[in-house]
Amino acid sequence: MAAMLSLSNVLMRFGGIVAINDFSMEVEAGSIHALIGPNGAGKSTVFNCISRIYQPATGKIVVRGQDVTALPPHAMAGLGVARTFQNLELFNELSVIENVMLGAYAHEETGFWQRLKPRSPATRAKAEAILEQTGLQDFRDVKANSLDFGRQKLLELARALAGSPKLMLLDEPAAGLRSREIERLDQILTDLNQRHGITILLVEHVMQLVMSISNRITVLNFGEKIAEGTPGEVKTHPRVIEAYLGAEAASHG
Ligand SMILES: Nc1ncnc2c1ncn2[C@@H]1O[C@H](COP(=O)(O)OP(=O)(O)OP(=O)(O)O)[C@@H](O)[C@H]1O
Repeated sequence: MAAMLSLSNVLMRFGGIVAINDFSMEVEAGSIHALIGPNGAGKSTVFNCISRIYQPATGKIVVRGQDVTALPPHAMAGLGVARTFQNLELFNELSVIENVMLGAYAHEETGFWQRLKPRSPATRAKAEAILEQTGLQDFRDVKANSLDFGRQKLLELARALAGSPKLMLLDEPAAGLRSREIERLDQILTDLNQRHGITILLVEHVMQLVMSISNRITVLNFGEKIAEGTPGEVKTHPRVIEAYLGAEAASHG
């Protein structure tokens, strides 16, 4: 299968800190791929390089066959790449469906006044379909800030879907969710992948979700790739076990 995304020999420094070092990975089109690793391993830095927020010192990033290494962040939506963030970035006072529709307008890069125009029936119909996909249809007219946290996370996902992405970069979609909410998220992501053909790259600490949905997992530690493979392969990899046990020992002082 073709690569949806590939990073080759990417190096990113912050002053004297090498955040990611000679990092390469490939995300196959149509797959769910997880990027995991202990705190500070470099996962967010990888996401920020892909989204073009950070400019790596060396290396190459290719999306759907196109070298994006020199492109600005706003060019990524046009290439079919959408991203969610660890911290929710919703319009709290607007309704759920307005938030999703604004996601579509953000993608189209329309001006401010354009965004205030009444929504076209096509935009509304698309937003309704996304609310169905994410299980938010019964909350369409509720203000974003009156949703519970789990549904606010789903709304963030729904907004990213409004740009009709081919590749979604999800930054800790399960953080702060309860077990039942994680199961629901698992079903939604599996459905987006299998029925709608969306390739997903996620950074996630919740192993219940990572092990259940990923076709492939890449493991980072101290900015370097230490393992890659199927969930079964990664779970039993000695360097992964060592990295996680080491991190746990450090956090217990
Ligand atoms: N903007 C920045 N300025 C300076 N150092 C940074 C910056 N962003 C990241 N770093 C450093 O780069 C390294 C990798 O950080 P990064 O946030 O990518 O890790 P992470 O794996 O996403 O961690 P977490 O799981 O805690 O979110 C860390 O040492 C971090 O302190």
